Amino acid sequence: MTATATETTATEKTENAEKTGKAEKTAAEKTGARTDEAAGVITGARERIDSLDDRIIGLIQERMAVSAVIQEARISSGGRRVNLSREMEVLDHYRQALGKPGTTLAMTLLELCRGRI
Ligand SMILES: O=C(O)C(=O)C[C@]1(C(=O)O)C=C[C@@H](O)C=C1
Repeated sequence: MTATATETTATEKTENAEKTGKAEKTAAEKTGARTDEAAGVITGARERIDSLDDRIIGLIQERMAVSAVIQEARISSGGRRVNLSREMEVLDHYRQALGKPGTTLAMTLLELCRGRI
């Protein structure tokens, strides 16, 4: 891996650490990779994961808002917050797509959307 203008090289990190007394980790130290090439791949892929996680969190927040609309409509009409038969459908949907851990994920999503029961 070649150092670009924006990157701090391992030598510069050592110099910075000497000046400030604070050690700055190299890419290899941050990623656990044993080569600069692998460290580059990991750093790039981690940026993609961070961006995907931001989108997933945004979608979860959107799901919470839509779920709140449903719950409010049901409660205002005299019904209950929770609808267990619908929850079974949601759990099954996630289990079919992701297997057993999908059920756990769906249970967490439902708790985020309607609180603990
Ligand atoms: O679909 C509904 O009836 C909802 O209230 C939404 C939702 C959900 O977030 O998926 C939330 C609470 C219910 O217990 C079931 C499902």
